[in-house]
Amino acid sequence: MGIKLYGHPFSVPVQRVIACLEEKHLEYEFVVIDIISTDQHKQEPFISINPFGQIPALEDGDLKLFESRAITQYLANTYADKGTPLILKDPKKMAIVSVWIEVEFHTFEETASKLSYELVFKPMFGKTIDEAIVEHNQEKLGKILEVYEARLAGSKYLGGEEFSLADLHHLPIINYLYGTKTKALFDGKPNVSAWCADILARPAWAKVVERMKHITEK
Ligand SMILES: N[C@@H](CCC(=O)N[C@@H](CS)C(=O)NCC(=O)O)C(=O)O
Repeated sequence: MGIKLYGHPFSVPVQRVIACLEEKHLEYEFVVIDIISTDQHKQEPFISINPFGQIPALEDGDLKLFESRAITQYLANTYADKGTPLILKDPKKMAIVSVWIEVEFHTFEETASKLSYELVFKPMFGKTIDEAIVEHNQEKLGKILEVYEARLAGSKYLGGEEFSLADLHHLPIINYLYGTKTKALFDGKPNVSAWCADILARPAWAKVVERMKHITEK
């Protein structure tokens, strides 16, 4: 049995895993779990893979995993000889990559996901945007991106000179926010906007966007 990814094309963590599979040039089957109009993710057989009833979930042979960042780290470690490395062998260099993996999870996503919820997902589902939440989180994100701007002044990518999981984990939310007024926050910072342009132009990310369009149109 090969790799099976369970998820929905709109989901940020699902797109994060697909980006990793594409960077690693791995074959996989995408199984759509419709979390929008059904509750199949809260029932068997799905909850045997993720007892929290959330997407993404991944099966690789008899291994069952959930949590997008745990999945990408598993793929990068297990398929080290395929595609883009995404992790580094040198423990000190990898420690820096790990720092920025944590920054994305605990600092960037916390704020960016509130903005993508307000500015992307609420309009998608016909809900009203709360401008006070947008303003508050835009201010917070602006301050976070100032730190990114300084980091990227001396380093091509967040984890060092190589594209790594630290960069990849940011891609889905940045891609969503680039379709909103929040893009101006990125545009105002030359190092950040050059980094965004670089990572969004990766052929593996173009495949994610293409694949998601195709699945959504089905
Ligand atoms: N930390 C998790 C987040 C997973 C998550 O929040 N998934 C959402 C979709 S984006 C979900 O399944 N929501 C349905 C629910 O919670 O019932 C990860 O990175 O995989």
